[in-house]
Amino acid sequence: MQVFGVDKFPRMTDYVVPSGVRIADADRVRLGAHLAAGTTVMHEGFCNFNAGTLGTSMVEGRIVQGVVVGDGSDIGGGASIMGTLSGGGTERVSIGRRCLVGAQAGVGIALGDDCVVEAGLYVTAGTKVTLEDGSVVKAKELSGRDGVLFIRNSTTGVVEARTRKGHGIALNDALHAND
Ligand SMILES: CC(C)(COP(=O)(O)OP(=O)(O)OC[C@H]1O[C@@H](n2cnc3c(N)ncnc32)[C@H](O)[C@@H]1OP(=O)(O)O)[C@@H](O)C(=O)NCCC(=O)NCCSC(=O)CCC(=O)O
Repeated sequence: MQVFGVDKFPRMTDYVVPSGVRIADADRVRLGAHLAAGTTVMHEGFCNFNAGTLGTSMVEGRIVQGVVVGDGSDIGGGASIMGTLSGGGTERVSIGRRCLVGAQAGVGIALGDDCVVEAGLYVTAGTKVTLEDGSVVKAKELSGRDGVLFIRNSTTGVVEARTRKGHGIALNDALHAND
């Protein structure tokens, strides 16, 4: 006998496989997740119940309970999205359209459309962020703002929010042809 898990939620794929979706490791998606057509969840990706994607997405990081990821966004390898179920977090996190959460990055605020979080940078709600005019705000004050690049300046260590022009990232069409 093999026991694959002892949990309150079974794997989603034991009950439903949405069309147009690729899931590399079925254990990583719990029943109650919503994966829109065009979503690919790679081995390191994860999607909890009451969470998911609204369109084409590459998911190599973790989409936690309560988080919605907009069309065209890429959750990079090992990326973390902060939840509110445990740990005391109260900030509602969502990811807009055409965003990139870099590999090993983390997000504790809502991202608007066309945002990028640099690989390895964890933007928590309270992270002090320096804007282009030199002012400093808590990251949660930028919640939902479109077209922001969050980056840790590697020469100063300061977390900066820089304005990004135009549309954000483009996903690889070949990777998302899941039908
Ligand atoms: C922050 C960005 C977006 C920046 O990239 P860009 O292409 O826009 O800019 P760039 O050309 O690299 O850099 C423009 C200029 O800024 C400088 N520059 C770049 N980053 C800097 C930093 N942190 N501090 C100070 N300067 C910096 C560059 O040297 C360059 O300088 P000059 O102008 O002087 O030349 C990137 O570094 C990044 O983090 N991308 C995330 C990619 C990612 O993680 N994808 C997920 C794939 S998932 C995956 O791969 C799986 C991995 C896994 O499973 O673990």
